[in-house]
Amino acid sequence: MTSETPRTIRLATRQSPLALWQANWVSDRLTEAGHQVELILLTTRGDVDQRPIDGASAVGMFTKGIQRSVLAEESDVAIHSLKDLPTAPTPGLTLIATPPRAPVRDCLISRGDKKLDELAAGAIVGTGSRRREAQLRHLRPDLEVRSIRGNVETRLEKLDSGEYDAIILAEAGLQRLEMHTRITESLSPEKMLPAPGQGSLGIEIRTDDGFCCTALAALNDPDTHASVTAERTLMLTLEGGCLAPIGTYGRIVSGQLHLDAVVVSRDGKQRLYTHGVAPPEEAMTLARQLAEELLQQGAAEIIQEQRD
Ligand SMILES: NCc1[nH]cc(CCC(=O)O)c1CC(=O)O
Repeated sequence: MTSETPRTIRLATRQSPLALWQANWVSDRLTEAGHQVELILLTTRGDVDQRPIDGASAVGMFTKGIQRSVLAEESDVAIHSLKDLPTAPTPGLTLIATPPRAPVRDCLISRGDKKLDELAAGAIVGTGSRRREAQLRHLRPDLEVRSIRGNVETRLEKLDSGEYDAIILAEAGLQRLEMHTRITESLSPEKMLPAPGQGSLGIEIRTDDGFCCTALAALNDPDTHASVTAERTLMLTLEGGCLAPIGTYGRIVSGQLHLDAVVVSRDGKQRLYTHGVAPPEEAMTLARQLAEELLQQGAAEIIQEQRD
């Protein structure tokens, strides 16, 4: 079969409602373009293992199983939430497209509709992310941060059952699942910087698959691509990994790429911040510059502290 022979494109996805929404979105775009599409539903280690996300074993826990299926040619396209996809490249696969981004922010969902500033001292806030934990502690050291796992629906159920007073989630997931009415407060980037790639999809294909390269490249959004390239390069340069307390937000304003980044100690006491602007085609250079600035401010010690 030559690379240009039309064939059914097999999309590999997890089965959470959010993952299925994302896979169906890709499927609809390909179908509109005249392609035949089939969904391959997979279960990853991250779906099965409900222990708190911790340590090196968590890297790629939602994405490796999907990638393996594509590499084994049991499917053709891996569809991820980009923020779950490790920044280090995977041999044999190419990140071919990052489609238009959903809202990038994190948000607070609380019982009794209390904003972050209004939560009582000692209120229990659920998050599984060290990035969110650190930034939360920086803003409100008097709150009690507790681990939470499970997909978006499960976390909302745990909030509603009274196990937590509030939780923090990505706005993107809530919007896609049409649950954005649950949002109590959208957290501005000044309060909380999102994870690299948050709100974006990451679409991977086999590097040598010319047919899928053409079909899927059409779904790429250049502004999103420049923004997330900067965010992921910053993360990679800081050797952060998905557990690092690093928040970063790239966006295009009047044709220029703006990039913000923080590194925050787990107790929230130290917060290193930097910001820069460059043309979008210099996304990687800008990201490396900002990473360098954070390292000069002492980022390596804070990131190392998290690994211990
Ligand atoms: N596995 C966590 C995860 N991965 C992607 C999203 C939300 C969608 C996104 O940020 O793209 C979530 C849930 C959350 O953080 O609330």
